[in-house]
Amino acid sequence: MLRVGVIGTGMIGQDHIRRLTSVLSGARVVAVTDVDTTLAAGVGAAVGAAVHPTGEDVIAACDAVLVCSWGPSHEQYVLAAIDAGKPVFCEKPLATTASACRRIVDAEVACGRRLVQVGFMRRFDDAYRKLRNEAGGGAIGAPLLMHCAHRNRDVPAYYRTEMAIVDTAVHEFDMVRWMFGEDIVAIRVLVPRSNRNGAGLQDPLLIILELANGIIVDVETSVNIRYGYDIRGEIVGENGTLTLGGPVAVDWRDRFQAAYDTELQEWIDALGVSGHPTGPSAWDGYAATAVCEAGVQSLRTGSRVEVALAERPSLFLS
Ligand SMILES: NC(=O)c1ccc[n+]([C@@H]2O[C@H](COP(=O)([O-])OP(=O)(O)OC[C@H]3O[C@@H](n4cnc5c(N)ncnc54)[C@H](O)[C@@H]3O)[C@@H](O)[C@H]2O)c1
Ligand SMILES: O[C@H]1[C@H](O)[C@@H](O)[C@H](O)[C@@H](O)[C@H]1O
Repeated sequence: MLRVGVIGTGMIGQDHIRRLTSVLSGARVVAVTDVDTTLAAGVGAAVGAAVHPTGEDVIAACDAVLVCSWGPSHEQYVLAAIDAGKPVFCEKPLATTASACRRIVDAEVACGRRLVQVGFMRRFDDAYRKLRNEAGGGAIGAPLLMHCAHRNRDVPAYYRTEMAIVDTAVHEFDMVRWMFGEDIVAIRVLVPRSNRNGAGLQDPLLIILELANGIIVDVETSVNIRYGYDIRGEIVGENGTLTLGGPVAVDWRDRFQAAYDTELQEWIDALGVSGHPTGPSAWDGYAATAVCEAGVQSLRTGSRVEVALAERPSLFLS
């Protein structure tokens, strides 16, 4: 039985604790922490997990770690887990800057084995997996374009315009790299007329991604669209199109519930088999954050911005 520690017991931390405790097999939650100590105490007591004062204490008390705290704290905890030689599943983003992600990549390379997985759950969603199999199987000839929409009914009061890139569209940045096996080489962010539900946000955004092999992807983010949580995708190929299935949902928990289950079950199973995660890597986390940085620059300047990645270490080549 894998003894899991959870750092950050907010929305997704609680959702993952629920699935580890009542849905999945092979793991149990033994340690939790949160800077909100009252929250951590309640969540820990409900599942019989020890409540620790710091993330580092949680890492010491478990076999593998889930980092579900706010993005700016991810680097510290992921580095501490690598330092302790423990597998760590980090919710997106891996870290909030490309240079912080590079420090994580470098630490993993120095350690010599894969320990980090990033929470890009779309790779585990049945509809996305079907789309990828069909596109990769040549059903529509060579893919040329992809249209994506990422619509949230609403967002919390602390949500800022850049978060449509770094918090929301970051899922599409990872998804298209995985879908087509190509890096994103340039990004341009366009700012349409604003939705008045957005209380001052620039919403929606229209993001144009250029892939290394010439495929172009457009991503609409609308984060105050009221009618529901709607994730769309359509690949245009030489001989036809493929459309992503999936219902309009209430929110991300509802739409991706099964994908989160599969993501963490496969993580538990991979650790049981080899001790190493097989899902999205620290390199994938770095590549997505590099696109986010370029996207924020494009939002500010209105220009097309190229994405420059470092050379990929051999640890991440397979
Ligand atoms: N994969 C997905 O679809 C998905 C969905 C939601 C959230 N997320 C990611 O998960 C993370 C958490 O998001 P959330 O919606 O649960 O937010 P949240 O605010 O509900 O929960 C985060 C919790 O982390 C705690 N925290 C913050 N800094 C901490 C620190 N340094 N040490 C310990 N605890 C700390 C907060 O007190 C809070 O309880 C974010 O990185 C977010 O982007 C991913
Ligand atoms: O943190 C959430 C989460 O990542 C969701 O999957 C996404 O749809 C939201 O826009 C984002 O705010």
